[in-house]
Amino acid sequence: MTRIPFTKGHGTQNDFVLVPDHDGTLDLSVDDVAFLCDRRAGIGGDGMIRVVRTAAVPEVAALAGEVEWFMDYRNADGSLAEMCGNGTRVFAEYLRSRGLVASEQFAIATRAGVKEMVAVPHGWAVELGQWRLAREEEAERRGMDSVVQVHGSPDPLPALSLDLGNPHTVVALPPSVHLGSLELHEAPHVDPHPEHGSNVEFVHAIEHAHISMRVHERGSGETRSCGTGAAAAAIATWWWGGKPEGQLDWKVDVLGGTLGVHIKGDEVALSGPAQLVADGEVDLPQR
Ligand SMILES: N[C@@H](CCC[C@H](N)C(=O)O)C(=O)O
Repeated sequence: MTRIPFTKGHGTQNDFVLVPDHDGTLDLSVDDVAFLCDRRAGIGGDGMIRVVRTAAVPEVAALAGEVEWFMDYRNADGSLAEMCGNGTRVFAEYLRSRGLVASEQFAIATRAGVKEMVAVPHGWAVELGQWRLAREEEAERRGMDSVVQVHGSPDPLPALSLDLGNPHTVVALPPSVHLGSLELHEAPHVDPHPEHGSNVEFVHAIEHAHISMRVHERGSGETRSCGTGAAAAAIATWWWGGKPEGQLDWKVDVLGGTLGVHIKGDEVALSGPAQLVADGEVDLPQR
């Protein structure tokens, strides 16, 4: 039996099990991660974050001179993800509160590159960096590049695919479709099927630079928030609106709260709260 320490945290109720493994000695299998994220049999979370030094992880060890800590993010089903916007803030809160970083501004390593974190009132802001349209030519021509079919809904909905380090497909819901009425227990079907899957965001405009969304996350199912998803949703809505210069600071309402998105041309930043709620130890099941 292996007993490991953990911390539970969330950002706008996108919740994570953080596992400290500073020197990279833990070998967590896909089943271990799925167990930790299991809300009935395990601790419960939308994802797991292993807190490990960059120097201890071959895939990012080259960054060790520049950045000390690597956010090793896994989805609830144990799959790897390149990035997690809400996770970066919870990770930063963990590093700061445990004295693992000395200041309130520092960089962290992720599979989608190095991200700059800075403490802001009531949370953290992260420079997510460059975003891009996944199929620019088609998007520019038609305004959309794919369709999304929601389980139980009659018609496929036009959508736009974006890359924020991880993949997103954003649907602007027609006003006649209530956000709350969508059946998101099953993964929405995206056509054409993205090679590595996609997170899917459904968006309603509320007012000037203010939207609400629901999200179905790749590898986790419907969650109460997704930071990179909120950024993708704001960017898509801004892009559909003709990229107005006066609309660079966006508010994105999610089921678990509100996130801030700042669009700076082809770069984007995200801000919001981060809370650590419990510490404990857990026994990994023997396999
Ligand atoms: N909730 C995250 C995104 C987590 C990864 C995602 N499910 C994926 O597979 O890309 C966020 O806050 O960005």
